[in-house]
Amino acid sequence: MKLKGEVALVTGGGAGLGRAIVDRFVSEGARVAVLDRSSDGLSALKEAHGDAVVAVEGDVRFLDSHREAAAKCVEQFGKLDCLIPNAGVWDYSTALVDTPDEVIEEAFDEMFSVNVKGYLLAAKACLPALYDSKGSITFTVSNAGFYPGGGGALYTGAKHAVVGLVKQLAFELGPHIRVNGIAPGGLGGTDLRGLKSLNLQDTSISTIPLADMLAGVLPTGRMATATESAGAYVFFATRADTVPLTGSVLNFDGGMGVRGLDGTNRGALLDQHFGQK
Ligand SMILES: NC(=O)c1ccc[n+]([C@@H]2O[C@H](COP(=O)([O-])OP(=O)(O)OC[C@H]3O[C@@H](n4cnc5c(N)ncnc54)[C@H](O)[C@@H]3O)[C@@H](O)[C@H]2O)c1
Repeated sequence: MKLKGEVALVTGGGAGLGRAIVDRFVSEGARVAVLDRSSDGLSALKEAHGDAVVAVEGDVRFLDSHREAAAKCVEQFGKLDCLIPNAGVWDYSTALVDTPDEVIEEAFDEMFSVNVKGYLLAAKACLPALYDSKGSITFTVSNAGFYPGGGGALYTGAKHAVVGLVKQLAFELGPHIRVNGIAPGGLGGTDLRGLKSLNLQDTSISTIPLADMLAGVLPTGRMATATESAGAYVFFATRADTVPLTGSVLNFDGGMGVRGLDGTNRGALLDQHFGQK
């Protein structure tokens, strides 16, 4: 058990990657508070984990939701060691030219209020508890925090802004609080939704053949699942092994940044040389 006695707070822990992080943290001995807007997602969590989880229903766009989550976490578990701002929405790679004039201002505000403001407010509300515990923050970024094409301009812009938050807050909060990010690539087993302002709120990423799209271009040969991506968060939450770790973002995306010009999996050459034994 790598996180015995540790306490985390995860936003968006009711589904997808956030849920996988909660499941893994609990199995590693942590207790976890979760802020999510989905009452169904929170009920499922309570059913699975009982008293190891505190569920807070709220919207990450509002400071009061984060204050309530931080307060309930400390009230129930006595402290907060690790904050994981993670709740997010996608723009389904909507191109700028396809974004209607009538909704672009609202779409920008919606994207940045969930994916950026929701992260900043989480950090703000948790500062006192994280200061007390000498804790850490691990933001969920995305391949879109580094490369184009993982979203449209709204999502890519927002995820690049999160990389800025990691750097600025690591600078501002040290030596008391360590601040880092993890940038997953496309993930299996999530339900990422679109912007309401683009009428994509009921569209789920699970309807897109992401695994097929990524299999031919990733050096790892396949997309990872949310469950397979949770271990990086465990490592970032450990204390003994992360003493020098702050201000960094881990590319945890199957090698998207080293896939080359034609996207071909060059490891096939190894099969030719060494595969027939
Ligand atoms: N799914 C992917 O392929 C992928 C890839 C890279 C990065 N990410 C990032 O991972 C994070 C989690 O995404 P996911 O795919 O697990 O999505 P998901 O939709 O499966 O889970 C997100 C959770 O956040 C909650 N949520 C959304 N908006 C909220 C709000 N305003 N207030 C409170 N809760 C809210 C939802 O109810 C849901 O439970 C996001 O930041 C996303 O950008 C996802």
